[in-house]
Amino acid sequence: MEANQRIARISAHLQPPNFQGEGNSLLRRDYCRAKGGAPGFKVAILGAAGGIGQPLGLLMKMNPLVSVLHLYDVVNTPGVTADISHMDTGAVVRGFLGPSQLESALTGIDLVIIPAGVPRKPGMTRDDLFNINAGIVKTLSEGIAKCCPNAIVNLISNPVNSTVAVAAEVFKKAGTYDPKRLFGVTMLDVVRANTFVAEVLGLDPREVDVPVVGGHAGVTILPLLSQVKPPSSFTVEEIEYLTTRIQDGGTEVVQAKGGGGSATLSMAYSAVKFADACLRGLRGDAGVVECAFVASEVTELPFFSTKVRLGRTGAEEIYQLGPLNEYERIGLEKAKKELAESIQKGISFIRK
Ligand SMILES: NC(=O)c1ccc[n+]([C@@H]2O[C@H](COP(=O)([O-])OP(=O)(O)OC[C@H]3O[C@@H](n4cnc5c(N)ncnc54)[C@H](O)[C@@H]3O)[C@@H](O)[C@H]2O)c1
Ligand SMILES: O=C(O)C[C@H](O)C(=O)O
Repeated sequence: MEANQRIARISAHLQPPNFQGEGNSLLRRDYCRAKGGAPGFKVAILGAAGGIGQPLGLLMKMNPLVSVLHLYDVVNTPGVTADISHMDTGAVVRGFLGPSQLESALTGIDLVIIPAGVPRKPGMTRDDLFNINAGIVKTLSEGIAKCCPNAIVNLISNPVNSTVAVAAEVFKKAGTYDPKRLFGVTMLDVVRANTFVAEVLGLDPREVDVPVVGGHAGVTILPLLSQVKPPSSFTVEEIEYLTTRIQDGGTEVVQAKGGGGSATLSMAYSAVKFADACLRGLRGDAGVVECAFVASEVTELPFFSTKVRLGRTGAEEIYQLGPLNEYERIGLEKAKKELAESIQKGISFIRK
């Protein structure tokens, strides 16, 4: 081989081989014998180059239930894809950049995880993100309705209490809405609750299970401390401290990051915990139960977060709230009042 041919071949290698963008002269099949990854599910992350998206991509690449991982964003996916694709785990990684590649990113996908959108800065509420993020979620949901209408959707973009309604309305308009397949991810509230309650009780957080119901913002986040497992009792002061800390967990991180965004690492961990539960449900595992913000008849509201049993068709059973104490009943009324407005805001955004 001529020296210049060898150099051309080596420099071609320097381009990201798994990237689906224009100008990619190197295709995997030119150099690789592999036909693909292990059997498993096809997962897409929309917003994959962001603060949550990157560690989420890393962790999903490590998940043995994933055979194909699509990384979509409007910026920086070539680099993120090249980087993650070098991990020697089973999933095959492909990158997609910009709106022209959204449909390719979504075609054939079983589970879509959406952390696309702007995060809070100190002094902002999640609702302050609505104007930008509702538009992003609308566009991405239209893509899902067109390209993978049967996919399970895990929606992370804030304000979750409104963006889930936005996605549901887009799917209804497209005639593809399946309420069992759309989930607002509230897992981070459960993860925080388990951690903070374990600290108070002096237990390993992995042994603690705290149901957190309602929604994902301030007073709509309602930890049910009377239902903690293992059964535990708390003083009035402990209940006040824990409820406030769990409800303000997001703000605690936003303030600590001082303008550098909101929770990303604990969120990626939580997103993977929930996505893995969805995939185990899809696989047919029995007894997969997690809290999520779903279409629900548990209260008079159209969406509400409670424990949900995940199965082959998504949310197969939605659990009732169980017995609440007086403190939780008062909290529930406050949560429902704010949730009703947030949900309506999402519905009106599409029906306007
Ligand atoms: N549900 C939860 O518990 C929870 C927890 C933490 C953060 N969040 C929310 O998740 C979102 C993302 O947070 P982050 O810290 O990763 O933000 P980030 O700014 O670091 O990343 C967001 C990514 O979304 C991308 N993006 C923007 N518009 C897009 C579009 N139209 N299509 C695809 N990608 C697009 C950006 O390019 C960026 O890479 C925020 O709305 C945040 O409030 C939710
Ligand atoms: O607080 C935020 O804005 C991000 C997220 O919803 C969180 O709970 O950490």
